[in-house]
Amino acid sequence: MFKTDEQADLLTDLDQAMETEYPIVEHFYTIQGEGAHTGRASYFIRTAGCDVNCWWCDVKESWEEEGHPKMKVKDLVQLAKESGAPFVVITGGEPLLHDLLPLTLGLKSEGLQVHIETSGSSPLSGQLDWITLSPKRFKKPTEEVFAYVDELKVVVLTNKDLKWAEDNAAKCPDGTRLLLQPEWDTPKSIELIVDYVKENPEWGISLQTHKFLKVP
Ligand SMILES: C[S@@+](CC[C@H](N)C(=O)[O-])C[C@H]1O[C@@H](n2cnc3c(N)ncnc32)[C@H](O)[C@@H]1O
Ligand SMILES: Nc1nc2[nH]cc(C(=O)O)c2c(=O)[nH]1
Ligand code: SF4
Ligand SMILES: [Mg+2]
Repeated sequence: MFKTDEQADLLTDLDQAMETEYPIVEHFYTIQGEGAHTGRASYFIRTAGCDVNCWWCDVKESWEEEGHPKMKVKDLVQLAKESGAPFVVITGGEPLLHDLLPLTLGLKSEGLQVHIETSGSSPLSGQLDWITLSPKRFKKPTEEVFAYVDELKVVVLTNKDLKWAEDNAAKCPDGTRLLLQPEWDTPKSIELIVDYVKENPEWGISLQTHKFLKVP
């Protein structure tokens, strides 16, 4: 759990948080397809804007903030609440390009658990119940994020990414879930990961199951 109590004190007025706006690519009720919470119903909020530019990114349409409508926290909270989802996943784009305190305060005020998918390359913000860090060499994570990581999920294309995964794992707290995820369009990475996990059983495999299930 990442708590920013000092920040929370500054934003005591929940009404103010509810009026805050974020550029949103899409929001949808679906099944968490990846990582430790795979298979669980969850509401996704995808913020616009990313400055990491992974060449293999599967949501390049999220990179530019411009052209995406702004939505108020109160409307996002209501949609998530009405969906019946037990938790919300904030993703992007790179969600940490935005101050997530107002959005997470709003969601938590309605009893929703809040998860984040992040590259960790911008400062951590918000009240978060589960942090999935997917570090990228293109723009490295900040050193401060590692202390709060619940799950490390590294996208693998080649052997170089396995070394990158180990380097990042060394900075995470004991007990962090360690997962390797094949890059979707690089089938040979699967063989690499399977062999690696058999040799290094502290690691597990994360697949993008929503792409098999054909859900968003
Ligand atoms: C689209 S990113 C958005 C959140 C954040 N920018 C990040 O990279 O963690 C969501 C997740 O999808 C992963 N991802 C993106 N493109 C992928 C691909 N082509 N194959 C496998 N995983 C991918 C990312 O590493 C990340 O874990
Ligand atoms: N179903 C589903 N699960 C996901 N897990 C992480 C996703 C993401 O794009 O952050 C994602 C996504 O886009 N859809
Ligand atoms: S950091 Fe995330 S959203 Fe940004 S380019 Fe990489 S995978 Fe895509
Ligand atoms: Mg995705």
